[in-house]
Amino acid sequence: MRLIIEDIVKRFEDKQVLREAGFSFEQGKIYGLLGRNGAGKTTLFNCLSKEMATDGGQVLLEENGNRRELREQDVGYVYSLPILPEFLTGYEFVKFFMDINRDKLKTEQGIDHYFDMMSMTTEDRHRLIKNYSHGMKNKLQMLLFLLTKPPVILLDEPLTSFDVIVALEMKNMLREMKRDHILIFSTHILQLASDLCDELVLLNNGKLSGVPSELLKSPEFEQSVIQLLKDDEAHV
Ligand SMILES: Nc1ncnc2c1ncn2[C@@H]1O[C@H](COP(=O)(O)OP(=O)(O)OP(=O)(O)O)[C@@H](O)[C@H]1O
Repeated sequence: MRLIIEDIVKRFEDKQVLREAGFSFEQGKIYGLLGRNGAGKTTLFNCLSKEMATDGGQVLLEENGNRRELREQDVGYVYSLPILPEFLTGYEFVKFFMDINRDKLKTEQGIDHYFDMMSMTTEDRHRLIKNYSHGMKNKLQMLLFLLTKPPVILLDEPLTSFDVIVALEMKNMLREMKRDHILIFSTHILQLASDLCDELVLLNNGKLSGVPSELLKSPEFEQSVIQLLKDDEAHV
C-alpha cells in the first residue's frame, strides 16, 4: 500500500504554503515529517485528512496496484491537542465510539483489551477525560485508530507530551502498527525522528523531499538536517 501525493498546492490568500509538493509514502515504514515553524506541516495534514480543501494536485491511495483518490475515512489524525468529550470517562467514550461505528469496526476484542494495549490502568480508564493529562488524551485518540484501522495515520507532534515510559510504549506501538498502516508523524525533535523513523521527509519552501536514509543513522545526522533546512531556505 502507498500514499501518493502529487503536486499538491495550498494557498492562504496570497501566501502559498504548499507548492506542488509531491511524495510517496509506503506501508511498513514510519515517516518523520520535519520542517521549521510555519513550514506547513499541519496544513499538509489538514489537506490529507480533507479538513481543508487543496488548491491543486491530488492525493491517491494505491492498494494491490489499484489507485484511487484518498478518502476522509482512510485517514486517522491524531491531533497534538485532541478535542474529546471531557464529561465522559475514557471507557464511556470508547464504548460510545464503538457503538456508533459498529459497522466500521475491524475488531472482535472487548474495550479492555485496547486499554490494556495502551497501558492505561483500570482507574484511569474510568476517570473523566476532563482529568486526563495531555499524553493520556493522545493515547485515547490512538486507541480509536486501533479499532477502525484507517490505512493512513497522521500524528501531529504526538510524542512530545509523553513521559519517557509512555513515549517508549508509544514507540513500540507505532513500530507494531507500521506493518498495516502508513504512518507519518511530524516532530521538531530530531533525536526522536532519527530514533523512531525509517525515513525522514523534509517540508521546506512548500516542497517535500526525502532525507537519504544513510544520513539518518550517521553521527552527522543532526548537523546535516539543519544544513538542509537552512540551504533550502536560501533558495527561496
Ligand atoms: N487557516 C489559516 N489561514 C491563514 N493562514 C494559515 C492558516 N493555517 C495556516 N496558515 C499559515 O500557513 C503557514 C503554515 O502553517 P502550519 O501551521 O501548517 O505550519 P507548521 O509547519 O505546522 O508549523 P509549526 O511547526 O509551528 O506547528 C503559516 O504561515 C500559517 O500562518
